[in-house]
Parts: sequence; C-alpha cells; structure tokens
Amino acid sequence: MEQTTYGTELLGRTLAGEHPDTESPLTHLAVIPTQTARFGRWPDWVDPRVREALNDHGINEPWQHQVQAADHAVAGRHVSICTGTASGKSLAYQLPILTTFLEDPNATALYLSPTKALGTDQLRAVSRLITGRKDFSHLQPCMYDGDTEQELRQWARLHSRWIFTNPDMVHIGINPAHARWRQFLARLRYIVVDECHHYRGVFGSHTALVLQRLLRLARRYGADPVVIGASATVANPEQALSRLIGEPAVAVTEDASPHGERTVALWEPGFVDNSHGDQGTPLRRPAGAEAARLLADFVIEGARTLCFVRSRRGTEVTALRAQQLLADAAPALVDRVAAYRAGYLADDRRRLEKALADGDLLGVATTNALELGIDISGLDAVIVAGYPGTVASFWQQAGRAGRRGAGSLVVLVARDDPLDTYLVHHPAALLDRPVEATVTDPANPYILGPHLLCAATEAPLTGAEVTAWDATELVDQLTADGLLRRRKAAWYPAPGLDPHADIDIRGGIGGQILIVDTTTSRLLGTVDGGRATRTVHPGAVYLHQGESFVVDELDLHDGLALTHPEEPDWTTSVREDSEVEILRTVRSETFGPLTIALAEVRVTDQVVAYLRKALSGEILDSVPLDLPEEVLETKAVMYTVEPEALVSAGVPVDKFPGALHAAEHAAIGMLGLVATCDRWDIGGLSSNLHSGTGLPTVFVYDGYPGGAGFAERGYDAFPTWIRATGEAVSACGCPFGCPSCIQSPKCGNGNEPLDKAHAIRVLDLVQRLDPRDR
Ligand SMILES: Nc1ncnc2c1ncn2[C@@H]1O[C@H](COP(=O)(O)OP(=O)(O)OP(=O)(O)O)[C@@H](O)[C@H]1O
Repeated sequence: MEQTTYGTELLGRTLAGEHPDTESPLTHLAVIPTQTARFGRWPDWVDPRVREALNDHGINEPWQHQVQAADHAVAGRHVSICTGTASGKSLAYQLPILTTFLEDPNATALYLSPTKALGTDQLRAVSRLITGRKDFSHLQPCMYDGDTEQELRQWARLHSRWIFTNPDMVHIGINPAHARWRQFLARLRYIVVDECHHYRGVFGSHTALVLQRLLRLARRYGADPVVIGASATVANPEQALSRLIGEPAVAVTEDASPHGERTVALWEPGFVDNSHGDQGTPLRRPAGAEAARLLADFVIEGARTLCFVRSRRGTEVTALRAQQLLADAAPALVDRVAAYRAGYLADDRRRLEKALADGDLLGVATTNALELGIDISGLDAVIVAGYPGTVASFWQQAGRAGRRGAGSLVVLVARDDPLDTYLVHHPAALLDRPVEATVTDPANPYILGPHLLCAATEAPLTGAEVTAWDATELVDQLTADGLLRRRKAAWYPAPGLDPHADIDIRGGIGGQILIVDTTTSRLLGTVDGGRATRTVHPGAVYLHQGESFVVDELDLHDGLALTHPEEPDWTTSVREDSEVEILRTVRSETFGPLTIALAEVRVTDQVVAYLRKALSGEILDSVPLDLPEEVLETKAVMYTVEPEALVSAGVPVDKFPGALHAAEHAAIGMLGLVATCDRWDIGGLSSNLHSGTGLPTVFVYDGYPGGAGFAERGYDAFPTWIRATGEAVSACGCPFGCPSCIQSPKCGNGNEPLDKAHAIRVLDLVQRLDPRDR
C-alpha cells in the first residue's frame, strides 16, 4: 500500500488477522483525495429570515452549487442538481421554497421521494429549520402517503403549504382527486423530485407519466410550477429530469462541498475448503459472511460502520454473525451492532438512526433503506456486500462514509457472480465509469396506454396533448377498443372506466398476487402476476422480513398464493420451458456472418418443475409442476452467427448448445454494466437452430411487457457489453464455469448444458466480427 490513509490503516489492521499463506482478498485500492469547500454568496433574493433560520443551524455561507441551483429555480428554470452525497442538495430547494412562502403566504410546494423513510427525514429537516419561527407558522409541512389517516389527509389538502409525498400517492391520491386539490394545485410553485436516479426502468417510466399528468393538471388550474430534481448519482442530469417531466431542464453538477479523503477497497472472498456447488465447482466464501467478519473487525477498531446487504433477511443474518464474532473477541461490543431495514416500525428506525449518529451504535447492517439521502454523517466505514447493481447505487452507499475533514473507508465485497467478479478485477469499470444513464421508456405503449386512460379520466385529452405524448396511434387504438371516446376535439373515457387502480407503478404491468399466511390470515406481501409462477409456485420457499414460509397453493385466477410458516433446510429454483418468437425487427446490423438486432418478440414460458437445493448447494430432487404457459411481448437484443463461422472459430457443432447457453448467461450477468438493470429484470434464451432465424441465436430480453429499455441499451452498447462479457468469462479462474462467470442463479434449465471454453470462443468471435469496438 503506497499511501497511508485512515482507510489503509484500518484495512491493514484487519488484514493482519488473515492467514499469511492465503491469497490477499484485496484486489484494488484507490484513494479519493480531500476537497475543501468553495463558498458562494447568499443571493439577494433570499429572504433574511430564511438566512437567519439557516444560520441558527450552523449554515453560515452557501456552497457554490447550492446558489447556482437555487438561482435557476428562482429564474423559473427546471433544474437538476447532481452533486455528491451529503453535499447539501436540500438547501438548494429549501432556499427558493422557503423564500417564496414568505413572499406569497398562499404558495404551495410538493416534495416527492421514492421512499417513505427519506420523505420523513426531509420533512423532519424542514420542520427543525422552521419550528418556533412565527413567520413560517403558516407552512404546516406534512407527510401525505399511504399511512396518512383520512382526517389528516383532508386537513393537509386544505392547510398544508408543503406536502411530502411519493409518486405512488400522486398517481392514486392526488391526480385522480384533483378537484379536491384544486386550491393546492392552483398555487403550486415548486415540485421537488428527490433522488432522481431512482426513477429507472418500468418504475421510472410510470413516474415520468405520473409527473407529466400532475404538471398538466397544475397548469389547468393556472399554476406553472418549477421542478427541482436532486440526485448524487445520475448521468446526464438535465436529460434525466427532462425525460421525467417531458420538458427541458438545466443541470448543476460542480460539487463545491468539502469532504475528507476516502479510500475505496475492492475485495474478493477466498474459496471455502472442500465445498462445491453445481457440477462440482469450487465455492467462494459468501459475501454476507465476509462482510459480517469485516463489520466485526471494524467495530473492534472503533470505526463507525454501515454494512449494506442486498436482502432484508441478509441484514439480520449479517448483524447476528457480527455479534457472534464479537461475543468471542470483544463481548462488550456485542450490543453496539444492530440491523436496520424497511419493515421496522418508524420509531425503531428513528431510534437506530439516532444511536448510529450519536455513536452508541458502532455497526449497522442495512438494506438500501439507508442508501437514500438520510442524513447520517460522520461514518468511518461502509461495507458494500455485493455490487448493488448500479454504479449510481454503489456511490450512493459509498457516500455514506465520510466526515468533513477526516478520512473514511469503503469496501466492496464481491459476491460469487460474473459482474461482481469482473468489477473487482477491472476497477476502472466501477471507479472510473460515469454513473449509468437512467433508462426509462415512457413511450412504451403498455405503460403509456394506461396512463392516457388515467389522464383522460382526470381531464379530457386534447389533440395537442396527444401529439405531445406522441400517442396518436395509441389513442386511436384505445378508441377502437372502446376505452376512449372522441367527442369534438377531445377524447373522453368510456363510462365506468376506472384505470388508476390497475396500474402498479412499482411492480411490473398486470395484476398482483397476494401472498397470505393461512395460519394467521396475515398478508405477507405481493408479487407481480408475471413472476408468480417463478417465485410463489407450490413448494416455493418465500422469505418475508427474516421469516420463512412455504407456498401450499398458487391460485392465479383469484390472485392468491397461500403459504404456511416453515424453515426448511433447502432453497428452491424453477425449471422452465421457453420459446422466443420474433414479431418484428426494429433495428439490425450485419457484420459478415454476425447479425445483431433489436426486435419485438413474444416469449412463451412455462414453469415445469422446481429443484430443491440444500443450503450447501447440493441438489436434493426435482419436483414436477403443472402450471399454465405465460406469454410476454417485449423487446430483445439478439445476435445470430452463421454456423460455418462458429466452426471455423473452433466451436464444433455438437458444442453449440453449451457454448451459446453459457455465452447467453454471461451476457445477462453483464448487461448491468451498460444498462441500469440487474439479471432479475431480464431474461434470455439461446438456440443452436432458432426457428425464426434458421441460425444459432442468442436473445436477451426485457422481463416487462413492451420492454423497459434495457435490451435497447444492450443493442446500442453491444460492442462494450460483449467485450466485457468475454473478458469476464476468460478472466475467471474456474476450470469449467462457476457462478462468477457462466452459471445463473435463475436458469430455467438448471445450468445445463454449459460449456465455458467454447463460450469464450463464441464471445471472442462476436467481438471480432463487430468492428465498432476498435
Ligand atoms: N452551506 C453549508 N454549510 C455547512 N453545512 C451545510 C451546508 N449545506 C448543507 N449543510 C449540511 O450538510 C449536511 C448534508 O446536507 P443534505 O442532507 O442537504 O445533503 P444532500 O446532498 O441532500 O444529501 P443526500 O445525498 O444524502 O441526499 C446537512 O447536515 C446540512 O445541514
């Protein structure tokens, strides 16, 4: 280690405990230097009473980016502020909003966040700022979400000037009831869209249309609100905001806030002795167990540490493991470690946040519930157990570490998975890569169509609006289907139409299946209808907030999955039969024997059995299932290669199936490098002789009706994606394929056949044939 920093010292002490003969788990170390603050001047338009309130909270001078963003908003420009975590983005919207409230006591503002916890946190911050100040007493900022009681809702509509809510509530509670919100909407001056990068994929497309419907209604009541977007990690911030709201926006990106030096370490757990997975491949120590060990070590060193874990259950397990380790090594510290996740009661969460902030708690294992914007500063270390799926999310989590003027450490612990393995061995692909563009596709007819119906029930659709949404064809279709009716120059909903409840803006598209514990009749959760046969088929093990349930019956007709509590010693994974039919080629390019294309496809899937696997990875048995076929119309990125070219590249015909299948898995695992998705958002299929192309073919498709934009990113970034996939598979040290390269945890064929050596040849050939990568 060349440079001594807080982070390298902390790591050094931890690594001192490693066995001297084992290979170091550290694959890379980077130091992000200290930055000093660059202050701006308070703009003249800021009301002195706002300044006074801020001064009393220790904010004496604004940082430059705060002034720039606030100035844009006051000038009436939609603005997207994209500066680091804890860089004071809140002040950029508090300044114009609080000043406006003083100038115009009737003005209103809406704050939207993707999570409840963040909304509550921001509301608390604003309340702290204004409590006890007479001039702000008319503001009555308040929360308005699914948990708000009916009476309070009415009060909020009439009396609150600043409402904190989420896109779900705007969709279901505000837009359709706009007449009741008339007064609030008519005076709406600002809309804050916090953590913009969160609005991606299907959720992002839905949110875009919810926001566009909201702006449309506010304008109808005579308001002209300015939108302020905020995110620490969004690519093309102006474009990301303008895609959300359907209007131009400007961006502020130069971060002028101070921060201490930060050391980032990439960590690959070593192999477990004598343990083997599918087809006898060696297994690495699980990221969760490794993270628990680091958490315990850091706590012993006195470092205040957050450990991000992917699943809710994982947070409990990690905290518990760290406590067990501490019970042996430092019993006095056992109580200073805890778990934190969504699903806890708000009071418990507050208590944990406070204990962490005060230093009573030294180590907390958390889901991404603590990733977004909650103001917890002063942490010494962050452990990220498994790449969180996007570079944006990684920096969001990493950004929780850091104290002004002091060093901090971030450790990414790789899971046994192709993308994680690739990233810890190709640090530039994580640390030097810009955060990914938030992929949304609000023009997807499966998403836009239902929102047009909502918009029409909210207020008749005009020709100009239909043109602005580029929806002429779609509106004609909805009219032909009898859902819309044209009268004079506008479209009205068919009588009795109630489209709002049919849209689940966070789920996929289509109905929800309710998961019920039949022993207590408790509703455990919901799952998107399109995924139910894979996740809650009879016999499936379903985890809910650390508890385990086994599914007894799946009733697709009534939308119910009936379960009972049970903690079996196995996990389940399904076997599927799939087919992909090409409906239309949207775009394609041919390079000699290689053709790549973006296509509209129909995927037909049937879950035919499930495998029971012991926790050691060993397969116990396969249980047949009798479930209906499912059909998904979506978009796919695909390529075909002429068989002669494959043979000349050293792939004999009998090796086509294993080679293409392995190449497909690896590509699915790596699509997250170029698109903001993870492997659960997408599916794939490979065929050595596909009926639609007559050639060896690989498909990777969006797992959502109409597509979500991921396959399209794969098509646009095809050379980068395939090159990285080839490198990941070649660089993996395993002999025949493992979960770090070609095995997939969700393979419908139980990872058979897979042929690593020939997959490398296929990927290499595809890469050579596509000249755009040179
Ligand atoms: N100009 C300033 N001078 C000193 N402290 C400031 C200034 N602006 C903001 N802060 C403080 O910085 C901390 C972080 O601010 P804030 O929570 O607004 O950051 P953020 O950018 O919204 O963070 P996140 O990325 O987590 O959403 C807060 O404690 C806030 O009081």
